Amino acid sequence: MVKVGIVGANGRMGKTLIEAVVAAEGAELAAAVVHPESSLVGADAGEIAGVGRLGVSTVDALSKAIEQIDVLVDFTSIEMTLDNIAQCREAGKSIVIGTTGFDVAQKAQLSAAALDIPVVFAPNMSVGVNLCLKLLEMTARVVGDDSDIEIIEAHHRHKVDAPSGTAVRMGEVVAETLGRDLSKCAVYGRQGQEGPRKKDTIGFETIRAGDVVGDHTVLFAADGERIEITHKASSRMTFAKGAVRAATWLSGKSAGLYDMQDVLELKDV
Ligand SMILES: NC(=O)C1=CN([C@@H]2O[C@H](COP(=O)(O)OP(=O)(O)OC[C@H]3O[C@@H](n4cnc5c(N)ncnc54)[C@H](OP(=O)(O)O)[C@@H]3O)[C@@H](O)[C@H]2O)C=CC1
Ligand SMILES: O=C(O)C1=N[C@H](C(=O)O)C[C@H](O)C1
Repeated sequence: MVKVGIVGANGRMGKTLIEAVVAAEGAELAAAVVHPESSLVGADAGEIAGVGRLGVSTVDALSKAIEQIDVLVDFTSIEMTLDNIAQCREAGKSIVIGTTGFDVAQKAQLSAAALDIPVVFAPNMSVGVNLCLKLLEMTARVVGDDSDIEIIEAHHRHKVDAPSGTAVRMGEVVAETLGRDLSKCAVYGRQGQEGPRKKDTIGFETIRAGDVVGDHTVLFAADGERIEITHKASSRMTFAKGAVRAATWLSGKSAGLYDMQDVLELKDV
């Protein structure tokens, strides 16, 4: 049994992750951490997640529970994740990171920690999105240079980062396949007298509304035809199941930076 710790246990993903760990074979909830100012410090993790009493009381700091776990699952915030990965590195624990919005320097911190501990880091843990990344690679190779490429994403009103980590990863996959540098060819939103579309750009459009779990479309628009590759998540459980799968997959792995393409064995497909 892999002993899983969950940080941000009262968050949207934290609660779903508790539910997913309880349902998983080969994993058990060993610790749950909430914000130190939360009124839920000391509460039963199962009751927070609505799955009944589990006998795991939440603690207010990872340092109080880290020795009890094999792997930490972290869907929190940039600041919290960077702090948590440093603690996992120190304690020699594995970590699955779902948090999004890191800049280049912050991603370098994650890579540095992965020199010492096994890390799965992916902006989207669903099987469907990771399959779409493969479809995008193939589509970009065949029609990418003849198409205008636009990435449109929609998420719930609470999301703090934009574009979504998934949209950025989709852009990176397309750009890498076409030999372009995303930092130079990305265009984020458009307004006013922008003039005609510039060739070889990759556009990003962001929608924040209601309770949308997560929709992504990549549009390849050529003269005479359009291809749209769309993924729509209708439940956070799809991300949580992927994260728990990653947590058990990490068992016995050596230090390194892995992603969901590794976990799902999609790298060579
Ligand atoms: N990779 C993937 O498949 C997916 C990734 N995500 C990403 O996961 C992250 C979390 O999303 P979501 O669950 O919706 O967000 P929530 O805001 O619902 O949850 C975040 C949790 O982290 C806690 N937290 C954040 N910062 C701190 C801190 N400094 N100290 C202590 N606790 C902290 C929050 O505690 P409190 O609220 O008490 O402050 C909360 O419990 C986002 O980056 C999102 O983009 C989301 C879904 C899928
Ligand atoms: O914040 C969210 O909710 C989600 N975030 C991830 C992202 O930024 O790509 C993944 C998913 O779409 C939900």
